[in-house]
Amino acid sequence: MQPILSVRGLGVRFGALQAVNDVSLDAQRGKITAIIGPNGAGKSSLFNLISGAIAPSTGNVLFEGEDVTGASPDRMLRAGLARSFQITNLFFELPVRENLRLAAQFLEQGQGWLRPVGSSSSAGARVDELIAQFDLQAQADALAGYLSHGEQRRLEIAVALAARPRMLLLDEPTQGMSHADTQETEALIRSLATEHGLSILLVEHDVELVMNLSDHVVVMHQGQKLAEGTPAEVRGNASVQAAYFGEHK
Ligand SMILES: Nc1ncnc2c1ncn2[C@@H]1O[C@H](COP(=O)(O)OP(=O)(O)OP(=O)(O)O)[C@@H](O)[C@H]1O
Repeated sequence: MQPILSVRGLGVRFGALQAVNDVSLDAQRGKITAIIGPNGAGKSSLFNLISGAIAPSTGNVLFEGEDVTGASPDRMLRAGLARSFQITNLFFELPVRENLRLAAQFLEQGQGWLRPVGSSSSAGARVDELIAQFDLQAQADALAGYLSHGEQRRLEIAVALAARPRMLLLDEPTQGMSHADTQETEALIRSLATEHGLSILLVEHDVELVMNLSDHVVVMHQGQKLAEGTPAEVRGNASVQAAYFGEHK
């Protein structure tokens, strides 16, 4: 099957440091692909290259065959690729509902943000759908800034999905979460792929979470792709154990 996302020969250099070196990987449609690796392996840099936050020195990123290397968040979203950073897409001084409405109106408006809030009924329907799907009914009229950390992370994912992307890039979706919130987020991410057919690429520190959740795991080490495969294949790989599990367990 044709991958939904293909990364080819991606690399970036920060001064003398080759933070990401000639990395290629594919993410399959409707599957969960995870990038893991020890501290400093280049995971965040690779994620930033894929999501367009930093421009690569080499290589390219193809989404459904379209070259989106270094594209702006707007262009990526219009192509069907959304990204969720760590609570950076929220307006803390606006209610949950308005955060979702602004995001849902994105595709309907020429330039995104200029139409008055509340002027689109299809965006309103999408907002109601997201509030139910993400279990935010009780918080719908609260200011986003007053939500708990776990609720903010959930809202952040809902905001990323408001424009109905086909793929979601997630940067450490459970960072800073309690055990209970982590488990809820794990179930949520799984259901987005299995029930809603969303393709997901995530960077995550929590190895157990990745092993439980992912269909395909890419292991980074010293800026390069060290191994990839199913969670079981990666777990059984001797060089992965030496480079990664050896350092952490
Ligand atoms: N903007 C930057 N300028 C200079 N060096 C950078 C920059 N971003 C990252 N680096 C360096 O690149 C290397 C890879 O960092 P990166 O954050 O991508 O790794 P990581 O695997 O995400 O690490 P961690 O798990 O600790 O977050 C590190 O040595 C880091 O110090």
